[in-house]
Amino acid sequence: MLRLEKLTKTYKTGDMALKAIDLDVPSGQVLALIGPSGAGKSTMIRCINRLVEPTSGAVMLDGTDLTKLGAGALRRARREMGMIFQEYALVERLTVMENVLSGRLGYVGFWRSFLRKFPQKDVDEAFRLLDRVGLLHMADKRADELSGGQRQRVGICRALIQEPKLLLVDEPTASLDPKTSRQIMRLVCELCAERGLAAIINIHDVALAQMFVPRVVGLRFGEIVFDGLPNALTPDKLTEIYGEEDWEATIQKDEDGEAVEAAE
Ligand SMILES: Nc1ncnc2c1ncn2[C@@H]1O[C@H](COP(=O)(O)OP(=O)(O)OP(=O)(O)O)[C@@H](O)[C@H]1O
Repeated sequence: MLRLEKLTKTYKTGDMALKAIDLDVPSGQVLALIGPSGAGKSTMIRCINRLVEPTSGAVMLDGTDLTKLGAGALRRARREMGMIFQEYALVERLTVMENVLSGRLGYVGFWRSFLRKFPQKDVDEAFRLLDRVGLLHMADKRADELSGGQRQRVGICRALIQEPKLLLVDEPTASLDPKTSRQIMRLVCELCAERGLAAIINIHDVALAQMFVPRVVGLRFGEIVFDGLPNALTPDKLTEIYGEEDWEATIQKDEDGEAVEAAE
C-alpha cells in the first residue's frame, strides 16, 4: 500500500537525514519506527505526507507517487493519511467536538469550514469516535481543560474522522506518563486493527513498541539498520541501532519482570 523508494532528504544545512530509504508497508500493517535522536524518524514520517519535502526518491501510496503531486492533488492525497502528533496540535480554545471535526476540513468546502457547519453525518461520526475512545462526556469541553492522555485521544479521533488508510504517528506518548502511554499505544493499535488501517509509529520507548506492534524498523544515521519482529530485537541489535548500552532493562518485560517472547 505504501512504498518508499530510495527516499532521501538532505536539509539545507547539509544534514543527510534520510539516505535512500526503501520500505514497504502492506495494507493494515502497524509498524514502529525506532532509533536514536537525530536518526531521521520524524523526517521520514513528514516526508511521507510532504510536511517535509523529500530531496529525491518516491513515496508510492497505492501506486501514486506523492512526491510528484501538485498542490490540489496533494491536498486530496493527504486525506488518506491521518497524522497524530506528540504535542497533540489541538486548537486550545475550541471544544473537543470542534477539534475532532477539524479532521474533516480537507473534505468540506471553504465556507462550510469557515462557518464550522459540518454535515450531520460528520457530527454523528465524531460522537461515535469520542464514544469509542471514552470521551463522549467531554464533547463540549474546551481542549485546554483536558489532560495529556485525553488530548491525545482527541488527536486520535481527529485523525480517524479523516477516514485515512494510513496513520502517521509521531511520538504519540512522549509527553505522557507510562500508564497513559501504554493505554494510548493500545488504543492506537486496536483502532488500526478494527479499521484495517496501516500505521507508522515513531516511538522512543522500545519496550512499548515491542509490546504492541508486529514489526519494528530501526533507523540509524538516516538508514534502516533493523527491520523485523519485535522479539528479534536482541541487545546486539539494539547496540547496532542505538550504540553501546546495557539493554537488559530496556527490552520488554511483562508484569512480573520476565522478558517477553513476542508481541501480543
Ligand atoms: N528543519 C531542519 N533543518 C535542518 N536539519 C534538520 C531539520 N530537521 C531535522 N534536521 C536534522 O535531520 C536529522 C534527522 O532529524 P529528525 O528530527 O528526523 O530525527 P529523529 O530521529 O526524529 O530525532 P528525535 O528522536 O530527536 O526527534 C538530524 O541530524 C537533524 O538535526
